[in-house]
Amino acid sequence: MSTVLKVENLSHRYASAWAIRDINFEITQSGVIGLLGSNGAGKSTTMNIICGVLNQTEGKVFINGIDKSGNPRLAKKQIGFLPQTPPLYTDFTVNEYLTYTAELRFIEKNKIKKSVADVMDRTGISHFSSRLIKNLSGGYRQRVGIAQAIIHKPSIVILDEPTNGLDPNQIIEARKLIKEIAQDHTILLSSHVLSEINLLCRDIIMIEAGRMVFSDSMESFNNYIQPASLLVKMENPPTASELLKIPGVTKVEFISDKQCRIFFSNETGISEAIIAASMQHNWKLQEINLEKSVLDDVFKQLSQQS
Ligand SMILES: Nc1ncnc2c1ncn2[C@@H]1O[C@H](COP(=O)(O)OP(=O)(O)OP(=O)(O)O)[C@@H](O)[C@H]1O
Repeated sequence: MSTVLKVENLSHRYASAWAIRDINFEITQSGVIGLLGSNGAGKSTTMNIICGVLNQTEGKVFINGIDKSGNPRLAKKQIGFLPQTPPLYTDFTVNEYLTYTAELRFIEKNKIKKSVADVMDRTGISHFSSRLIKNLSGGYRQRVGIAQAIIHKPSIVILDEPTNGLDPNQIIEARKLIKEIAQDHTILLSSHVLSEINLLCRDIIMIEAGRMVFSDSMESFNNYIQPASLLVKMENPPTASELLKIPGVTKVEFISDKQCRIFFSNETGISEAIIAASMQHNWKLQEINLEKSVLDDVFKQLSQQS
C-alpha cells in the first residue's frame, strides 16, 4: 500500500525551546488517524509543519512521496488543512468564501462553480450558500472550515482539534461529517480528548512533551491501557483493612459509605476473589466495575517507557 504521509525525525524549536523532537510516523491507509496529546504536547506544531504553515527546524515530511521542503507547492496541493482556528472571512457569504478558497487552491476557473457546489453538498451547507459566515452557528462555521479543507480533493486532510468549542449536538454532527469524509480521504485529526480519538480513529499516534510515545492501532492502545482499579458498591461493606486481606489488593479508597475503589497488582482473578469474599462475609455486593487508567496516567506510563 502506498504511503500518504511520512514524517521523518521531525523536530521544531521555537526560540530556544524544542516544541517537538524526533517525531516519526507513516500513514498508509485511508480512514481517520488520531494525533493525541495533552495541551502543549506539540500537536499543532506537528500539523502546522505537515501543512507547510511552519518550516521545521529538522527532519522531513513527505506527502504521497513528495518532499514538502523540496517541492512545497506540489506537496501542499495534496493536503487539506483545518487549523485550530478556522481561517474564515466572516464578512463573506459561504459561497463567496469557498469560491475564494477554490481560487487559492488553483482549481481551474471553469470548474470552480461545480467544486463549490459539490463541497457545499458534501458538507451539508448548500442551504446556507448565501448566508454571511458571521451569521452561522459554530457547528456550521466548522462545516465551512472543513469544506475549504477538502474543496481541492486532497489525499490527506489535517484537522486540528475539529470538535473543540462545539456544543454536544454540534460535536455529534461534526463527528458524523468527519466519518463520511474519511470514506474518500485520509484524515489526521488531533485532540487532547482520548474518548474523541477512540470514537473516530482507526489508528492513534500519541505525543507527549514533544515526543512520540505511541503509534499503533486504536485496538492495541485500548489493550495497552490496563485496568488499574475496580469500583465496587456493597450494601454492607467491610472495613478497608478487611478488603486489603484479599490477595492482590494493594489499596482501598472509600468514596462513600457503600462505594469504594479497590486497587490491585494483578487483574487475573481479582474480581472473582472479591465476589467470593463478599459471599462468604455477606458484604452484599451490588456493583463491581473495572476502571481503565485515566489519560494522565497513560501519558505518564507511555512517556516513561519511550
Ligand atoms: N509560536 C510559538 N512560539 C513559542 N513557543 C510556542 C509557539 N507555539 C507553540 N509553542 C510552544 O510549543 C509547545 C507545543 O505547542 P503546540 O501548540 O504545538 O501544542 P498542542 O499540543 O497543539 O497544544 P494545544 O492543544 O494547547 O494547542 C508548547 O510548549 C507551546 O507553548
